Amino acid sequence: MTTIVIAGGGTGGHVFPMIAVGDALRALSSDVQVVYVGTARGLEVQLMGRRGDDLRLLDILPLRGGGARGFARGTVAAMRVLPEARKLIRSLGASAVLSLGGYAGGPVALAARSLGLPIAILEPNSVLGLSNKLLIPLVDRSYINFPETARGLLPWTVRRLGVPLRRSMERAPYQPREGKVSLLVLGGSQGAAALNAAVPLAIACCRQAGLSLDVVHQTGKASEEKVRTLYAQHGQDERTLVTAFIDDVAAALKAADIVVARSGASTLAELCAVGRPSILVPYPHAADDHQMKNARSLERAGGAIVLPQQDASEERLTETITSLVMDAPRRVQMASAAASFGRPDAAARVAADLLALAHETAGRRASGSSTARDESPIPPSAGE
Ligand SMILES: CC(=O)N[C@H]1[C@@H](OP(=O)(O)OP(=O)(O)OC[C@H]2O[C@@H](n3ccc(=O)[nH]c3=O)[C@H](O)[C@@H]2O)O[C@H](CO)[C@@H](O)[C@@H]1O
Repeated sequence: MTTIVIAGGGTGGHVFPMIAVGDALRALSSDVQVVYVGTARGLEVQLMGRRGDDLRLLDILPLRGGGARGFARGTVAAMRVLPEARKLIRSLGASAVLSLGGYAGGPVALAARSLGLPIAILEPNSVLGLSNKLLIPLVDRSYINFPETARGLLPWTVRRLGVPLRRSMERAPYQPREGKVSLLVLGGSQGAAALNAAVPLAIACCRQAGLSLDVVHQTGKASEEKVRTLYAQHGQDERTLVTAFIDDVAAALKAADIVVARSGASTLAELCAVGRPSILVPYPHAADDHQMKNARSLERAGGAIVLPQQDASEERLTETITSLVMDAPRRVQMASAAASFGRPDAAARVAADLLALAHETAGRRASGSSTARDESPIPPSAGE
């Protein structure tokens, strides 16, 4: 039995790729055991809990802020939890660790590395998160999505395989329907306050101007009632479905003609895997403005229109939605431009490479050959 540990979590943008790689590993071989490691604060508790996955929780302080101080704080926080993480990796008999960053990813990968195990990072965004950044000099593999992410990574570790997605995220050729346009609003796993405030008003304007629109609006847990009230106040609750969270996003994307969304890495990869035109309003406070970088790359390919949040007023949204509703050929073009970037097989490819890495290292260890991996730069902590 080969045990692979996948560590990280936090938001949906981290948890869904973890689930996707885990499922792909199990699909590759019945001889693989997948164990997730996260924290009680993350969405992993709900999402993996519901699936009955093997999820272990570590108590880790959040890392906040960037720069040298963030880096130093991150290192201290990771060091504190190392003994517990090493104990866990040992007791599981793990063969390799994949870190998605987040609170748990760094410490668990560091612990594995200190035990001589192969470690990998996966970064779906164009810019590396703090936790994965700390691991750069130690990793055997760096799985990335955007080419620019390779800068700063050790070139021989880089595999650009895309963002691992749930199996349901597959290409669905786009065909406009006569007289019917469905709009999907996706705020990311936590919803998007700016979209929640402006889109209902823009929809009201579009409909008052005579456009026939069906709307599904995903709001995030905190704002569902507020958004429902906003649609109702503008007489827009008919043909409008407001929901905090959509379980089957693949089906929602396939049913949509236009998607208005934030530009988290997974959302973007899903738009491309299914192939739908989008209006993207990047979250302006994402680390290193990575949502803007994510969004611009899809815009350059002709698959999306980007509205920076300061420009995403009710008027601009009305204008942009109207122009796409009126132009079915453009929607078709945008859908196929997005689809040309789709990599629905990313999860399977990451899983295959990760498993090969685990087997290769196990083989070397069994034959007694010494490698750099055996020489731990991190001394075992006292008290283990
Ligand atoms: C505010 C913030 O820090 N956002 C980050 C977070 O966003 P967030 O968690 O929103 O990330 P993404 O947009 O990448 O992914 C959201 C995931 O949740 C799923 N989903 C969403 C809504 C829903 O109702 N149902 C559902 O299943 C989506 O299909 C997708 O798989 O992680 C991303 C990936 O590292 C980053 O790019 C974002 O910048």
